[in-house]
This record gives sequence, C-alpha cells and structure tokens, in this order.
Amino acid sequence: MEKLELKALGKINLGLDVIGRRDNGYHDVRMVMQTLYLYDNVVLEKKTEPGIEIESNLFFLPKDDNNIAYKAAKLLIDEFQIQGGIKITLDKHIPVAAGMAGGSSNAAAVLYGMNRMFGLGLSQEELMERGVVLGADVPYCIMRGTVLAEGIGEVLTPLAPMPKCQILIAKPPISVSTKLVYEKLDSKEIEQHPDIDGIIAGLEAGDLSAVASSMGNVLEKVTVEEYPVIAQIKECMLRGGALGAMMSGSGPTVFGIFKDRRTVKQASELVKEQGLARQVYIANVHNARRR
Ligand SMILES: C[C@](O)(CO)[C@H](O)COP(=O)(O)OP(=O)(O)OC[C@H]1O[C@@H](n2ccc(N)nc2=O)[C@H](O)[C@@H]1O
Ligand SMILES: Nc1ncnc2c1ncn2[C@@H]1O[C@H](COP(=O)(O)OP(=O)(O)OP(=O)(O)O)[C@@H](O)[C@H]1O
Repeated sequence: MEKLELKALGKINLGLDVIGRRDNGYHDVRMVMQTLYLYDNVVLEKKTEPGIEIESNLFFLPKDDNNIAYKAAKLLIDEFQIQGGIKITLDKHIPVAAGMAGGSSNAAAVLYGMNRMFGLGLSQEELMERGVVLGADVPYCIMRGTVLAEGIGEVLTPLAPMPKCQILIAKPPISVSTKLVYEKLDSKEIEQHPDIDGIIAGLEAGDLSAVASSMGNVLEKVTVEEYPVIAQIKECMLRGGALGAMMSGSGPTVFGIFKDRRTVKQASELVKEQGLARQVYIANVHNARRR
C-alpha cells in the first residue's frame, strides 16, 4: 500500500472530572468521551527518500517535530527502523487548540495508518501504549465511540452509545493552553464534582435528556473566568433549545446537545447572529469504535 486516506475524528467531553494530581503535574481524571463526525482528512504517502514531510491547509501549523502527527510517524519509524520516508497531508477542519483533540486525533490516524501501511502487526492495545507517549487523548482517539476514560485519560472502558442527537459546536476566536488550564485548577478548591455516574446511567437508559442534564466539566470554571464569552455561548445555546450545553475539554469550544435538526439550525444562526463565535458547526455523534 503506497497511499492511505483516513478520517481523523474530533471529540467532545460529555463529562470531565479531576480526582487527583500526580507528581509529574498530570492529573487523574474521570471523563466521558464522545466522538463526533467532524474530522480532519489525513493522507499518508510512502516516499522512497527518508524523512517526514508535513503539508497542511493551515499555514500556521508546525511542519516539523512540533507537529504531533510528525511525532507519531517518527516514533514508529525509529522503533521499527522503517526505511524510506512518509508524507503526511493534514486537511484540517477540527478547530485547533479548541479542546476537541484535533492534534491527538491526527496522531491516532498516523499510528493506525502506518501500522497498516507498513504491516507492523501492532494490536490496538499496542498502538494505544505508543499513543499515550504522544498525548493523553491519543489512546481514546484510536478507540473512538462513547468511552469512560480514567488514569490520565488512557484507561478506557467502552460505554453504552450516545443516543441519536445533533451537536452544535461553537469555538470563540481564542486559543487555550491545556497545560495552563490544568495548572490553574490546582490553585482552586473543586467545589462540585460533575456527576459522571449520572451520565453513564443516562447512556445505559438511552435517555438523552438525562445525559444532557448530568453533564459537567471541572475545567469550565477555570477557563470561563478568563473568557466569559464561553458562558455567553452556553446561555445562547440553552436559550436556543439545547438539552444541555458545556465547554469541551480545556476549552474554549462550547457544544450543545439538540434533539432535532430544525432546532440545532436555529440555534446555530442565533450563535452566529450574536457574534459570539465564528467557527460554528453542526455534527452528528459517531458511536462506532475502531477495532
Ligand atoms: C483536556 C483533555 O483534552 C480532555 O479530554 C485532556 O485531558 C488533555 O489531553 P491532551 O491534550 O492529549 O493532553 P497532553 O498533550 O498529554 O497534555 C497537555 C498538558 O495537559 C495537562 N494534563 C493532561 C492530561 C491529564 N490527565 N492531566 C494533565 O494535567 C498536562 O499539564 C500536560 O502538559
Ligand atoms: N496536527 C496538529 N493539529 C492541530 N494542532 C497541532 C498539531 N500538531 C501540533 N499542534 C499544536 O498543538 C496545539 C494544540 O492543538 P490541538 O488542536 O491538538 O488542541 P486541543 O484541541 O486542545 O487538543 P486536546 O483536546 O487533545 O487538548 C496547537 O497550538 C497547535 O499548534
């Protein structure tokens, strides 16, 4: 196989709780992750000459070893002494530095794709072990679907699928550093832990309203303090008929859960009219896990 075209899907966190802090600065989490059908196109092409070449529609993305897709390719090239090189084309649609695992999902696609392209014979678990070295969200991006993520995000338990719904995504024009958000959380008392078990029970019952009303993200308060526009987008989505609305990951993307197409379209117009976000998308949930 000389060329492989992949979809790197983004995610939202339906729930994000922090239950501890490790000596290396990483945090123990309990998160409910959900894959969305909103994706970057990732194309892998073998090259005869050695080296990793990155091309992207976004001029500001790093093209060197600061790109997480580059790091993923380098990890496998070094470990398996792969001869020749690879060209990676990233056609980005997932908002960048947004809390939607865009980079992590690109890295997951590279690991998954190179394993097939070069016949490395790694199992999904072995790919995930390599993924977590690149980032805490990478193992989940390899697995996909509705999943409980614990540890630093790499201990994964599949959950009942998210009921059919429409997701509204709105990213205000600000970038957030995940590291800084977690660091700021350390100087705060967590007043209320989100009801992760309530989300899981809602999923098991196939009850979309119960899932939406149990959602919570312990990082939200930290990011909202700095960027109040996040709270404004939430309010706007709720006014527009969302069953629930929340910040994803470390932010600043906000998502809303809607029952039907008509309401989600109206709410998306409302967010745009109010000038709260320029990057506004409607996406379906993607429940299939990768095997
Ligand atoms: C916010 C989330 O996206 C929610 O899914 C993840 O927890 C973060 O996943 P990620 O961006 O893949 O994380 P990494 O690239 O491994 O780490 C970025 C930074 O986030 C912080 N970090 C990340 C994961 C975690 N469990 N605890 C942390 O404290 C660390 O300071 C780290 O330096
Ligand atoms: N392939 C990539 N795609 C997007 N950003 C990348 C990539 N490689 C490196 N980066 C850099 O990583 C930073 C974070 O980008 P990314 O979109 O992965 O963040 P995120 O959505 O917050 O991810 P997460 O939800 O996993 O924390 C950006 O500042 C960007 O320059």
